[in-house]
Amino acid sequence: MPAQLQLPRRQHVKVQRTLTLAAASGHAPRERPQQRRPRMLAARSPTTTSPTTTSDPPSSGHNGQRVYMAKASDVIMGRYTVRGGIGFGMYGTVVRAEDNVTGTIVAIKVLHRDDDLHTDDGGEERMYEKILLGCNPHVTLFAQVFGSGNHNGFHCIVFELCHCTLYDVIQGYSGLMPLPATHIVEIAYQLVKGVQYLHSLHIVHTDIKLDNIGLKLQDTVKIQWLDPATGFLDKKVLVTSQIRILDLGNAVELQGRGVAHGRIGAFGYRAPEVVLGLPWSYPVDCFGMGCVIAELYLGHNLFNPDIEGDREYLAAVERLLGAFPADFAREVEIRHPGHFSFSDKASVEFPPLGTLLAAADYVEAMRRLERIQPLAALVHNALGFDFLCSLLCADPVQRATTETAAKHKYFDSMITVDWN
Ligand SMILES: Nc1ncnc2c1ncn2[C@@H]1O[C@H](COP(=O)(O)OP(=O)(O)OP(=O)(O)O)[C@@H](O)[C@H]1O
Repeated sequence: MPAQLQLPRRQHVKVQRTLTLAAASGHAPRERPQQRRPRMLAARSPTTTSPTTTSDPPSSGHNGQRVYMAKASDVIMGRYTVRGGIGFGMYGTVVRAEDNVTGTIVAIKVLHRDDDLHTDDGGEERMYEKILLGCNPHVTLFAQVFGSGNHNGFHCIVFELCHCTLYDVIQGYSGLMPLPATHIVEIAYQLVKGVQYLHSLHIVHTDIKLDNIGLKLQDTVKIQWLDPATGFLDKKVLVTSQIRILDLGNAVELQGRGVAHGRIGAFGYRAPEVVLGLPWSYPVDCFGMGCVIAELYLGHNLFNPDIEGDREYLAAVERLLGAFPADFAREVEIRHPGHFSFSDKASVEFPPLGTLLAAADYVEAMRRLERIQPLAALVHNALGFDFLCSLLCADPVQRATTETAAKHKYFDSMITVDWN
């Protein structure tokens, strides 16, 4: 009997996505319950081609048949031989497989067979088709879709393989941290240009996070890196910082007034307007990009994953990024009173009025908040800091758009070479 594959697991990232679309169409995320998402195990080796075995597959549990149980040497869609596990998400199991026709190694996302999650199989491929039809060179910033089909009743999408994601890099995979500043700028630029292209097609990704940004190649070179404390050290750096934006499964096409309502995004990347229950639009992706790029500088989550609840998250945003713009806070108060108090500036009401400060939950929460350093104290790169502040602006109207972000002076440091 074929061995079940060990898939990397993620823990503790809260995913909460429910969506009711006002003026949105296209492939809308399905309602799904709030739950903590499993986080990836210790760094995996993307070069491993022989599957490992485990007695505890990630897809087991109460609904074994609804989730694809990855098996060594399983042949998917009669063509792709499974060679290893890659990831496990809310919507699918991702495996590494060999194309028996071309010999290429690909990533296959096998969607969970869950009526509550998947009312629209094929949506991710349709989004990718739209991107292709846009006939823009930035299409290469998205993982290519080679095809799709059915395997034992599971809908499968065959993707170009990325060797790891930015999440793996931050977790210490291959000892690539700290990333050289030039690579962070290059990654940031590609991300902004990719999302700018999506927005030009009226598509909002809605789930920009480290896990959804792949690195095309994992090839590294060794350089001598100057550590001011200890002198020159051997350090591995990527040969190329080419990225691929992954997971268009939650992308939303906006129409009409260009706004949507509802819960989208992963905890720690979710824009304040979503948390506040306001209508949202393209700027949610810009906030997500700000979080991702900040994390590349910091080498860890921008927001403590232990933060509980929306109000604490808003208080964390305030502590990290500064006071919410007063006009924005006043508008929020008109629609949803009780979030902010006003003295010389707007402040998030945390704990909410009437709560006992001594309540154990709040004591813990206040401790967590006190430990948060302002972003200004964390990112020591003046242009980078200014760029991040423009993306992480709490007010979506004031937040940098992809157009303005792409023109920021932060990117002037990229060397443009005239190859002619
Ligand atoms: N083309 C790819 N190459 C390499 N790894 C990939 C690829 N596509 C996805 N992955 C990995 O598999 C994980 C799960 O994939 P994906 O995010 O598409 O699934 P999901 O079920 O939609 O997840 P989520 O819960 O984030 O919505 C990703 O976070 C990434 O680590």
